[in-house]
Amino acid sequence: MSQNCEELALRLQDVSRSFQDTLAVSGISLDIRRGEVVSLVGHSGCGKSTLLRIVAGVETADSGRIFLGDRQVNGPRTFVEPEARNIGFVFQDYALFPHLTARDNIFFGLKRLPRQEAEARFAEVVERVGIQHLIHRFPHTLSGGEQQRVALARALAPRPAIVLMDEPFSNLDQGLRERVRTETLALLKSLDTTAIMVTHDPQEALSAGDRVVLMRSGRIVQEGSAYDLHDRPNSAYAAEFFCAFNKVPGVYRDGRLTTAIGTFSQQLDLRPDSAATLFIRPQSIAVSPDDGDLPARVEQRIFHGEIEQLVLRVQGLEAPLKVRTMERLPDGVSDVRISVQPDRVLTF
Ligand SMILES: Nc1ncnc2c1ncn2[C@@H]1O[C@H](COP(=O)(O)OP(=O)(O)OP(=O)(O)O)[C@@H](O)[C@H]1O
Repeated sequence: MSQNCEELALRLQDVSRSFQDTLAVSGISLDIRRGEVVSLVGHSGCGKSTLLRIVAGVETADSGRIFLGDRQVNGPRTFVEPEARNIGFVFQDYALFPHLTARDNIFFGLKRLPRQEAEARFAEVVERVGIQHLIHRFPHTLSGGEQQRVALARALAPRPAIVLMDEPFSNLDQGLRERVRTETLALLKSLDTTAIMVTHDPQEALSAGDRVVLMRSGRIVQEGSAYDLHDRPNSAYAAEFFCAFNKVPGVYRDGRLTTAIGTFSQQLDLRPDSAATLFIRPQSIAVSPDDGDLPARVEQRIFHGEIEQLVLRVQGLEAPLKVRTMERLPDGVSDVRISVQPDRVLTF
């Protein structure tokens, strides 16, 4: 492999896997650098778990090659068993052995090491994950967040080349989930661990990791930083995965898209008079009782505290516009004015 590959923890080359008629993973190529944390995101059934299982070696690929560091673990006539891949796994249900204490769960992955070294690794990981007080407890006596930390400690203790996490926070309730996620990511970063985290939650994917990989029907739709995927989606699918856009139909000609709510400068590779759709984020529409480009009628208001969600009717538009605003509108107001920020719209 080339020099540049020395920096790679994982390389997938054209990996595919079918189940009967379902192409679960289709020609996936992906490089992950050492120390990088990647969120693999997509709707249910898009192939995330299958890809993770192929990397772990508990599922086989039909074709393609996989390298862990510079070692090929999957390819024509090559298959390295899961135990020999040096991979850590954190499952959605944590998969702790119920008859073993937290301590013995963590020691399970250290069995092959000499006693003294195993003890030292155990002490180190327990301290880093902050679970000294839990080590003699059995899994059923631990809260979800505590079980998650024990599972993470078990996965990290053997110092794996890469940690694979399949929906690791989805069993935790909202508040706890955010805290455990932030702590886990900080820990992975401080240990310079390479990790892939699978999630179906768009917000979680954006807030976790160095890179986001969006999958659909077994393929990668787009990969890049969270800002790339959210702010510069490469397709309507990617845009809508991360934001509930308002979609306004329009007609394109000479660098301008004309819609019922105005004309917007857009450079599109389309023939004159082609139909195109303007994508507007709910937070990119300014609302005011008396100041703005267009009149709108308030159909619904849902107050969320910091922001208010509005549903507005605008003449000429079939679908109402959804707006998220921090503006405090007077009680009972039914007629407002709106302005769309032209530099914040997307077109597909
Ligand atoms: N062992 C199997 N036998 C048959 N079909 C399978 C098998 N495993 C996965 N599939 C199919 O492959 C596709 C991808 O499944 P996969 O579990 O990888 O998706 P996913 O993105 O992880 O979904 P989820 O978020 O629901 O876990 C789905 O259509 C699924 O039904």
